[in-house]
Amino acid sequence: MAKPLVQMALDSLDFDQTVALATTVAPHVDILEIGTPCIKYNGIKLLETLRAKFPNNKILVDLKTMDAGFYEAEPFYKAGADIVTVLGTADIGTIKGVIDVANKYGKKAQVDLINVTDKAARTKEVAKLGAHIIGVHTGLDQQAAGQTPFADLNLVSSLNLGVDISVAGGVKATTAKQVVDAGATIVVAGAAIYGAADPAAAAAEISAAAKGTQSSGGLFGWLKKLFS
Ligand SMILES: O=C([C@H](O)CO)[C@H](O)[C@H](O)COP(=O)(O)O
Repeated sequence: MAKPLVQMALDSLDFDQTVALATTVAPHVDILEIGTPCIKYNGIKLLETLRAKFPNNKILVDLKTMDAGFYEAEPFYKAGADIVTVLGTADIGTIKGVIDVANKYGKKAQVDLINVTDKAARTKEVAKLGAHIIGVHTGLDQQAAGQTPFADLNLVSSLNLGVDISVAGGVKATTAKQVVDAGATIVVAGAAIYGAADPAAAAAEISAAAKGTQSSGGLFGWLKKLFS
């Protein structure tokens, strides 16, 4: 089985801070995600900048599209996005639009299950439509209310639909392996990386945990072990 991919969610609003954080973290992750607040605030120029600076990382633009799927997503695929997200609560025509435009550019569409009531039914429906990735997602506001993505992950994973499953919602080094064991093929971490004292070390630690590779964690890991 292929190793899972690790994705870092860039959720700052500040353009330069986002580029600086991406520079620090890019060597340790597979996918750079431009988070929803970040892309809304900074626009497509940020995608163009990251695309030019990070040719070896995939880039996900978290548009969370709710209408006009093809029309809204197309410029982002054109500008180099590898994955664009569409809301699972959107009209099926909107979801199909993003899948169609992803296919037009040889890229991927991710359907985000945030706030979808019948997650099993919608997952089956969009998988049949050709969705490339299902996003199991406990949003920041839901996390603040104490929710986690694990039950939803088990549900989606148990459907065995053969599509990639991305998991986001407070994932950290201590839970990265748990989400992979439960069926995630893409592990997303935002706050656990950008909120760490050493984001590069935190990203490396999460990657090692998700992929099951050995990592001393460098100086950060050594200090952590010493004081734990
Ligand atoms: O998608 C996200 C959120 O809805 C804001 O757009 C976050 O990027 C995602 O939840 C990952 O961040 P963490 O939950 O902090 O790991």
